[in-house]
Amino acid sequence: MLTQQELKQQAADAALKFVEDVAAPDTVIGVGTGSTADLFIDGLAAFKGRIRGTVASSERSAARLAALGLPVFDLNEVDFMPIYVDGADEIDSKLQMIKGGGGALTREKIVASVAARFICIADESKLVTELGKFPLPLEVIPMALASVSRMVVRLGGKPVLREGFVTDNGNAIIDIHGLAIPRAKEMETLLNDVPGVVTCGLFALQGANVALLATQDGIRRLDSR
Ligand SMILES: O=C[C@H](O)[C@H](O)[C@H](O)COP(=O)(O)O
Repeated sequence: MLTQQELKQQAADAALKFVEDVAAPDTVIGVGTGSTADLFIDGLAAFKGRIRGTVASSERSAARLAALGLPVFDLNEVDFMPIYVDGADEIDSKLQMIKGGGGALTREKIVASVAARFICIADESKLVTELGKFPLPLEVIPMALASVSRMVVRLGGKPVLREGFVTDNGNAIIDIHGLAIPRAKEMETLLNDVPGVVTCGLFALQGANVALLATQDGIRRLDSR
């Protein structure tokens, strides 16, 4: 029986095969954030010298990449990335996701938007039939915490401030508990339109292109249709 850590490692290793396919002196790889992304970063070290470098979705990932000697570029210096590799807190069969458990959702969404393909790596426990059991993170500008919280209550969710947490962009995180999300794209648009919300952790309008889900029997690959 493989542990969750071993499953995450298996998913990270599977994503490295995608790096192998695109590795070239001018290739820049988009890199996500979280415990699964950390394992991917560690494996990416083997590509040092074979790729131009990386763009990171958080200060935490940037520091890990730099410590391994991998060049980390500012996104403004990069206009194309063949792949962005990141984990998820939940993913459904349409490859729509909830992300932001680590608070990096905004930068993740930005970096992913520049990449040609989003490769999601996770263990199979992240696969759900309907998104919403995992509390949905919102990155919120601090002056709007009360007004955004009232809006969340009107939508039927319970807003919980992530105490003491500050995002890489200097903002706060509100986690929405108990929100049913039958239509993720509509919910993403609605929440992103609330004044003071920088972005919500739904990645539905632009979901993953490929999911590499580690199971006890090997990698289960899902492709977007
Ligand atoms: O902000 C964090 C990210 O969205 C992560 O990708 C997500 O929380 C999954 O992290 P992990 O791989 O640690 O489960």
